[in-house]
Amino acid sequence: MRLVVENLACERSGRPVFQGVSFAVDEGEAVALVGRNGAGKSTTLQILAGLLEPSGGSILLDGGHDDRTLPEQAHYVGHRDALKPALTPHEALGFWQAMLGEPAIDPDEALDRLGLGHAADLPCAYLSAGQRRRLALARLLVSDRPVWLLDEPTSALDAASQQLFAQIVNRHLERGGLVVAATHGPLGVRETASVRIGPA
Ligand SMILES: Nc1ncnc2c1ncn2[C@@H]1O[C@H](COP(=O)(O)OP(=O)(O)OP(=O)(O)O)[C@@H](O)[C@H]1O
Repeated sequence: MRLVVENLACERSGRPVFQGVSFAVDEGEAVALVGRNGAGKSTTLQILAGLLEPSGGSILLDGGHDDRTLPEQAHYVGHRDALKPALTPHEALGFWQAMLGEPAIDPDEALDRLGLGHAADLPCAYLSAGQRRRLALARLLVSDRPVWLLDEPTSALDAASQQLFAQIVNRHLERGGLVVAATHGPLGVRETASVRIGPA
């Protein structure tokens, strides 16, 4: 599988955000989108996730399911955690698993892996910022999708959680997945190439 982005351009509210963004990611590889605040890293991920239309360029996922779009084969974890405050982590992961399809591991097992087993039945409103982030990342484990689009995935994570995150991503890469992540710091993940969005 290979994701190829060529000459991507984007406008928001009629103003150009970036142009000429090109990169390719093979299975087993991660790409870190880097660049200044406002350069368009989140925007690039949102385009890949099918949430925004580019104003130019092309995106091709080669070797995936022919009958599914890229967004249908991708997990998108934005920098907002997309959790309903009244749902418990267990309920939230059950919802995501049913909605995303291709069930992988059980919600309870995913919560245990992310160190959230003790909080499985608390309302999400009670979770700390790092716990919310870990829950958002647990979504990656409950549904099997080859392309992971991650926006500042390690924000709010403590050192141990960052290591756990790196292990989860490395395992995904070993299994032939691919990752595109917007980041301001090192991801701690193997095989990471950097792609700069906007000026240095
Ligand atoms: N809904 C919107 N309407 C218009 N412009 C927007 C909208 N959302 C973002 N922008 C603009 O698009 C540009 C790119 O934003 P984006 O969030 O992609 O940057 P980023 O590189 O992820 O930044 P950061 O490092 O601060 O997270 C910014 O100039 C931002 O103001």
